[in-house]
Amino acid sequence: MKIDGTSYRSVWVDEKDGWSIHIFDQTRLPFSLDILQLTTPADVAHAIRTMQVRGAPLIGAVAAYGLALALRQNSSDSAIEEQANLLAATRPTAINLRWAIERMLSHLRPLSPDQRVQAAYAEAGRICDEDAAQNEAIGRHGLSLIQEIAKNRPPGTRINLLTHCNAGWIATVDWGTALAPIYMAHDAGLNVHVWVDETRPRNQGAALTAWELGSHGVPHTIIADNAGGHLMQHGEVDLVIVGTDRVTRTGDVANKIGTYLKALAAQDNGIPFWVALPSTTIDWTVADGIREIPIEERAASEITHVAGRTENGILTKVQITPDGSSAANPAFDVTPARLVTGLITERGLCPATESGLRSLFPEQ
Ligand SMILES: CSC[C@@H](O)[C@@H](O)C(=O)COP(=O)(O)O
Repeated sequence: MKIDGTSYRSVWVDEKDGWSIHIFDQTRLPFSLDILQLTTPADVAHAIRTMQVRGAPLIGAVAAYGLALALRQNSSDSAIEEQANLLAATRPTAINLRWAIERMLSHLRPLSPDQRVQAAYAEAGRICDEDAAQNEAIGRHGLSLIQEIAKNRPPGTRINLLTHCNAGWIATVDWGTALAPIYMAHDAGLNVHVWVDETRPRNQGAALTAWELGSHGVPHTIIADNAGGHLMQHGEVDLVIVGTDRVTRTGDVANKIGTYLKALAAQDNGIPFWVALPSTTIDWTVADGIREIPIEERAASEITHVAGRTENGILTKVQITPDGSSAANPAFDVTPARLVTGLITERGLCPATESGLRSLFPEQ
């Protein structure tokens, strides 16, 4: 996607040295567009753990390069397994991380140590290219849902979408998942407007989704997380589209905390609730999302403090809770498949059911 007319992906290899990795520091957005250079697997693990990079597909892609960086230091059998375990432990909920590491390992294990570095960069590059292509395809399939709404309205009528967290291009290698159909609808001239959940505690909606949409010229309004149900009751939401960190083979959806409440409100108001995902986000080994998907518990300080910019332009954190109050911070929740209208994948739309997913991915 473009920033000020220049095309970027969310991760890339340094053009000059040919091996170090660049990412945007998402903890500094929307106030500052800082590019970080990662040169060691420890840099990559730190970037994932501290959410300098985040979003299920991007975490996987960056971890793949993390393994390539690790192999430059030591390409032995034992080192590769050790570094893979360290990277896999950085965040527990998004399945793309484990998927990307497994894919890298199965590609690299059969090779001799001296072949591994080059092969690792090539495979990580393929993971990135495939992610970008899959998300573009998700955009095309999801666009049909928005076009369907537009078809039944007088031309030019505003179509109101609601999204939670950030599932845009900055959460993937390119395009995004939930935002890809929205970008395509906007580019196709449809009058789309997006209600952006601020997404406490890390405010990925207010900081990242709003920044992305604004950069692309998509009309949007940031709302408090608790406002969505009210807007739905008053006919102000036509369609909800969210991303996901892991989908079970039965269609349960793990996503940023608060997604479940949006799905409940959408069902109560008869509003379609769609989930956009590349197939790398499907966990075919899991059937019951509520019981089986590990939910990341993050630091209490993400609840007790908020980050922002002062009037003097300084990025800082301020405390918003009483001294001594404890805080709990489950970072994700699981929306049961029965609340999900359907899934938008790179191979098309399907119901959030095992048979729906298998109809699109029969090889599984
Ligand atoms: C395309 S990313 C989909 C999800 O990963 C996204 O909505 C989300 O929940 C991200 O969580 P985060 O904790 O910011 O990594």
